[in-house]
Amino acid sequence: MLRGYARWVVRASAKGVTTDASGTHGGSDGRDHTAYAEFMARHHDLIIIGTGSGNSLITPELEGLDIAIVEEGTFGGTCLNVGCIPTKMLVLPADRVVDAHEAERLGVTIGGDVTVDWPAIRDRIFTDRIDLIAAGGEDYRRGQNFVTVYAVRARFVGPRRLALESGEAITADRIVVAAGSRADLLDVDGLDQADPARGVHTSDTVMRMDELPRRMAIVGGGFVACEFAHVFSALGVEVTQIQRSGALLRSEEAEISQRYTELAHGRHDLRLDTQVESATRDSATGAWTLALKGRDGATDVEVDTVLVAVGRTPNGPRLEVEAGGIEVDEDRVVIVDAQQRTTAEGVWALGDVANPWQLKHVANHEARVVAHNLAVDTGRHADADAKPVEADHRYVPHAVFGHPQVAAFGPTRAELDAAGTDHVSYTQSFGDTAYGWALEDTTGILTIHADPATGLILAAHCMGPHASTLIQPLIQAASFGQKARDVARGQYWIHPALAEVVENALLGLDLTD
Ligand SMILES: Cc1cc2nc3c(=O)[nH]c(=O)nc-3n(C[C@H](O)[C@H](O)[C@H](O)COP(=O)(O)OP(=O)(O)OC[C@H]3O[C@@H](n4cnc5c(N)ncnc54)[C@H](O)[C@@H]3O)c2cc1C
Ligand SMILES: NC(=O)c1ccc[n+]([C@@H]2O[C@H](COP(=O)([O-])OP(=O)(O)OC[C@H]3O[C@@H](n4cnc5c(N)ncnc54)[C@H](O)[C@@H]3O)[C@@H](O)[C@H]2O)c1
Repeated sequence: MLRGYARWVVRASAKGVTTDASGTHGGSDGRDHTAYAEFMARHHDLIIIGTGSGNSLITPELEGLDIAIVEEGTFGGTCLNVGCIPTKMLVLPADRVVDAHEAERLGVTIGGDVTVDWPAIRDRIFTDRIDLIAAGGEDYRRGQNFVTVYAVRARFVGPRRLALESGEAITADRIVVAAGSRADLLDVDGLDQADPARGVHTSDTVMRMDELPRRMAIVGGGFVACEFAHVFSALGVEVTQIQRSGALLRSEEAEISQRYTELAHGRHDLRLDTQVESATRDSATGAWTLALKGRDGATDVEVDTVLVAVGRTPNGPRLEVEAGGIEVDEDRVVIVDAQQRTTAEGVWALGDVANPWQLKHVANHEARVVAHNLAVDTGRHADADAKPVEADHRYVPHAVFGHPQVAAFGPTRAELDAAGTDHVSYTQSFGDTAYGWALEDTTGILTIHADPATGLILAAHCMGPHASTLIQPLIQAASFGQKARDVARGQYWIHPALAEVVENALLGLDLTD
């Protein structure tokens, strides 16, 4: 009854008060209708907050529900617009530059200097591909008569009740929070907010720079910082990477973190155990002087551009989820159960806002779980007996597309030791396999940890060419409970392919079973 009334009020008010997705607000009579609109909420069957992984929730089974999608930024979210996809499209040309420089080692001389056309690279990524996909995705949703797109920021003001920045209010029977995370900045004057016009970037803006700077400081030593340090140093920028702790990619297997750090030292200026104390901009030249404090005492570095890449914060608190009865943990991650249900009735959450991994394949998996569970909950699942499903976070892998690539899943040796987990380990060098000879590889390694009694694979940690692909059969083996020996000897391994690194590592494990 209330629902019908709310819908009627909105239809009636639509003539005078904005109720669509345009982001404008206020009535045609010039009065502020915010309070009125907040009281007279438009009701939907389902509201999805965030169009990254949230957009994929609208499966055919949910079509026909009255669905609202709320998005304050660019349609398609982080991965498409400013994350996985454009970064990897940038890594490829960077890899090509490194390959060209390393070709000489293989007896190939590529004539002349290797040159880089930054606008061409950037426009191939964004103008020719990403921006078209984002716009097409939004048009598609706007064209579906059962979907309402609100292109504004939302915040919770009560259980399953949102206030929109436009002044409107919306409510729903069910809500999915898929609001992602955002880049952290530094607690240093000048670097406490992104300011691309003055050369201060996060990953959100750095890929769209007008031109490549001559000198760039990259603050951080995690995934984002390492991938961009590879990209920009390969493309010819003088990179200074400033890392607070003593190694890059510190959460990786210790040997990989250490090797990666040594290799990075050889490629660009790397300052470890170092913090930015202050940042000063010369208004005449636009150059930044960063005062650093670290291992080498106090030093200054002068750069044209600063990229801050020191982690990402989930967007739950900014969405004021607690007003909707949705609890967050001490890391500000929305608390969900195995079915991705939050602590509020009728509210699910997924992706960066609700898990500690902040990875797209995890968000995608959770979106599939939520889509299924919504279909069951709304009675729309094709199988009337279908039950809710749970997310599987047992073997979450990741890859860092730096140079070389790093890929891993499962605990490190130190974590296994700390937990007292019985394990055997074997490390296979790429260089000791036939394809490793072809690659003239001297740094690639794959370490596998396995349970000696059961022969099951516990973890794998890899650094080297194609690490992100190479590790996949091990993720598969762990996920399906296949034993190391069976995987090694129960199938052919193409000779002399790089996958023999995996075969040899499996055979090297000292297993009782
Ligand atoms: C530079 C970079 C590279 C990456 N590379 C990889 C990679 O190679 N592989 C990988 O697996 N992962 C990668 N990631 C991580 C990956 O992009 C994220 O894990 C993934 O995109 C998260 O998806 P999501 O759906 O949870 O959130 P998002 O895609 O961020 O979607 C959330 C959406 O919600 C919107 N929103 C937030 N708050 C509100 C609000 N209050 N009102 C309305 N709308 C709101 C946001 O505008 C956003 O569009 C990378 C991330 C970055 C930054
Ligand atoms: N290939 C991928 O899958 C990929 C790529 C990019 C990002 N991501 C996701 O995005 C998330 C965020 O990435 P990120 O690299 O920003 O965060 P991160 O948490 O991986 O790394 C943050 C880094 O910044 C350093 N740091 C923190 N404060 C600092 C300071 N004041 N000065 C100097 N260094 C400081 C930390 O020591 C750490 O090395 C990742 O956790 C990842 O899940 C994934």
